Amino acid sequence: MSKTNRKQDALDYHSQGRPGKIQVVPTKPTASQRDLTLAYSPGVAEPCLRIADNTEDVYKYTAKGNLVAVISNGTAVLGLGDIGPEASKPVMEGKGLLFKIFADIDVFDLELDTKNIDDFVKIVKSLEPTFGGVNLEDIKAPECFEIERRLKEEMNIPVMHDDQHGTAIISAAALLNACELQKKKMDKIKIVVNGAGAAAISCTRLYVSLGAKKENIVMCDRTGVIQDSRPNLDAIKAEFATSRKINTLEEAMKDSDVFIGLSSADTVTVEMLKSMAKNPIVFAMANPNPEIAYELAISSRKDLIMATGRSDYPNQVNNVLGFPYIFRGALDVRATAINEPMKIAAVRAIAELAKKTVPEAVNLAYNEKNIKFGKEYIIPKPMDLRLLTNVSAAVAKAAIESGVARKVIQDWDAYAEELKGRLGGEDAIMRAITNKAKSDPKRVVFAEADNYKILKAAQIVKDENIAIPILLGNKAAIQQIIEESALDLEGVTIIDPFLEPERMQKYAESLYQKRQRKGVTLFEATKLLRDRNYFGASMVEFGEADAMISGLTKNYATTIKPALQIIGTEADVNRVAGMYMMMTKKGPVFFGDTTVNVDPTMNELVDLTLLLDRSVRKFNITPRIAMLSYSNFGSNEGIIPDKVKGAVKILHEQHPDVLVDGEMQGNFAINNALLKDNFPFSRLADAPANTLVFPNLESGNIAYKLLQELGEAEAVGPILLGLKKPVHIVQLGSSVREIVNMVTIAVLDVQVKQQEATAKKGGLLKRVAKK
Ligand SMILES: NC(=O)C1=CN([C@@H]2O[C@H](COP(=O)(O)OP(=O)(O)OC[C@H]3O[C@@H](n4cnc5c(N)ncnc54)[C@H](OP(=O)(O)O)[C@@H]3O)[C@@H](O)[C@H]2O)C=CC1
Ligand SMILES: CC(=O)C(=O)O
Ligand SMILES: [Mg+2]
Repeated sequence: MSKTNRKQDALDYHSQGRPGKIQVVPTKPTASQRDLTLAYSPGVAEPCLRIADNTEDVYKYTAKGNLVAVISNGTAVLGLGDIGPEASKPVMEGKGLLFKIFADIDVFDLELDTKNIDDFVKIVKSLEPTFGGVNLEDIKAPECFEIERRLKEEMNIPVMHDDQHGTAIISAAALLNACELQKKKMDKIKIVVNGAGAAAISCTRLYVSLGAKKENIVMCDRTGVIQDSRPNLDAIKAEFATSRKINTLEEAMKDSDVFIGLSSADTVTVEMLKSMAKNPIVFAMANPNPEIAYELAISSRKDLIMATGRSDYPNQVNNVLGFPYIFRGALDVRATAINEPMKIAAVRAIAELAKKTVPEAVNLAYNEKNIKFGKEYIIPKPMDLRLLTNVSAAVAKAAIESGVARKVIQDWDAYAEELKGRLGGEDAIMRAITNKAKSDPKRVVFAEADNYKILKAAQIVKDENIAIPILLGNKAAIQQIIEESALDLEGVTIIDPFLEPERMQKYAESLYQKRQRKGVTLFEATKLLRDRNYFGASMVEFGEADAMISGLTKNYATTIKPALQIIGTEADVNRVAGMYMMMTKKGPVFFGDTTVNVDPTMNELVDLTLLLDRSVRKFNITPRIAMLSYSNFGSNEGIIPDKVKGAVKILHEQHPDVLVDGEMQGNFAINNALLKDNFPFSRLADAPANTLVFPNLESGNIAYKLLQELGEAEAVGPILLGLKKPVHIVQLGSSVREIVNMVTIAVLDVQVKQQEATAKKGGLLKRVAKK
């Protein structure tokens, strides 16, 4: 995709729907008159009076304890410089979004129109009653140092300038690990720091407190090497001024062990990297573009460890790994500050986490089979959910031990559980699946390519490298939509079945072979092939595409039929079913069957459950299956509860490895406290179900559609289960996002099927070899 298009996508992302990236959401019921009298006048007077009596009660009755102010004046926005407070707002909203998704912290972003230090300090100080903490962001040096120092002195809540300390903490953790891998000692390494601003100064200070020697450090700014002989040197830069007689970054780089870039893009050359000592460490952290491009750096020499601030390369050294978790820990013990012991605790926790075995979910999220501590994995990945539990707990502990906590945590196991509970994971699984898809994109044929939404989705999956789209339809019609909508699908294969007589003939003969005893003549098969759903499914069957997406413009039954006739069901299943992945606030919940089997018998219900069990596992999730009805374990009799009860019995007897129970009502499946209180014997009593099997299509279909329409969950699906090869059918009128999600699922489906086939082949070969 062209750069212009990518830029447009970023603009659309921010402007479409409700402008911006965040909103305020009430946390209490507001449905009735009673609710409103409690929420506002007169009820609200009661907490007001309590707080008036005891100020600390503000933490009990308001959101203060979980509310952080992200404050900037827009004077050093990323590496874009002084672009003003309004222009900094997207970044500050972005920080708010990251605080929320990674640590469940609520944020108000405040962009202040002042460069005056006194005014800035006065405004922020006056906000103390509102917030539990203050995250200063993108304020330029040297003003940021005084602003932060004064606010820390004068405020009784944690204040942290993220560009200074967040960056220092993460890069220090990365540096400790990189030194270990490159067999270098902190007290011996020669460090060149490019940049002498907020981030660079604080990072360097922290490296010194971790053992680096000031005499081994050379710092550069726009003028070049900061020498102690430089006239009018300010006190902060003077801290790292060198007595060495060198002037340029190029000279400084020669024989150095470590390069730290916190300046601006493209300030370092390949020659400079080549001149560094053996096994060098290069952290080019300027955003959005590093001091030297990743590819250029790694092509310069084999022995280097390279990191950037970007998410699209290995070793992302970015303060996103720190600020959410540091504030989480500080807020949870109501710390009055973020002090040195808390920062060091965060450094150690982050560094240690990188050495622990990486959970499968992280491998999945980053397209990798086996992420391991090493040159391309020196610090944890931002999507590693363990950051929250490990780093926040370490910071909270250090706050308690260093005496700045106003609340003590006694039960650390309970705290770890509380932290885990904060990870809603609504989007986490889709992010993980997308990354997995990207690791090995597959050819997906779009049967309805003469449609704008399909083409836009094709462009997105191509641009994101999720899939290699193949477009089916009239070339002129498709090209006209591409041009009119300024889409970029250059290089994408377009196939017009009517211009492919040989292929059409080949597919028709194959269809005829399969259907000749079901009343289909060769003439009829040829006629059927004019339907692009038949043509696309045949491409998949013949291995000319890996998966097919269709259904946007036709009803489900019409679209599924060609797939069933041409591709057929998996041998051991003989049944297809539709599953939805519902992205709820409590994590993903799988619903089945929602689209295919109208009124399954007891045995069919057993088959469907086994199919669901197998399919949920493909997402690296262990299914906990509740079989639903309007009855709980025999509390009501009737055709439906009896059928479900019978299916559960068969499953318990014949498939003890499947974690399933029922029959039960929907609320008992999801609310496991309720289940445990009333039916402690249930196999699901220790945790909520994540997979719901409905007794018939009606109930499954109604349930997911209501949930979706009421805005309680995003529905991803219907994921078609049981076909030999992946064909996925989007719902009539799906959105572009829904189509993209389905393509992503289709690619994952292909990958899993291919892995299963390889494993099966391996097993067979082994058996043959044994014989
Ligand atoms: N990866 C991460 O997590 C983070 C990355 N950063 C990045 O670090 C950079 C600096 O941010 P921050 O410290 O907040 O900003 P500041 O404005 O406080 O500091 C910028 C510093 O960079 C120096 N500089 C700019 N251009 C050059 C150049 N061509 N050669 C040498 N020095 C240069 C400036 O020199 P002078 O003093 O002469 O003006 C100044 O010292 C930005 O790109 C930012 O995106 C920041 C925080 C976190
Ligand atoms: C990451 C960050 O905070 C910055 O680049 O400014
Ligand atoms: Mg910043």
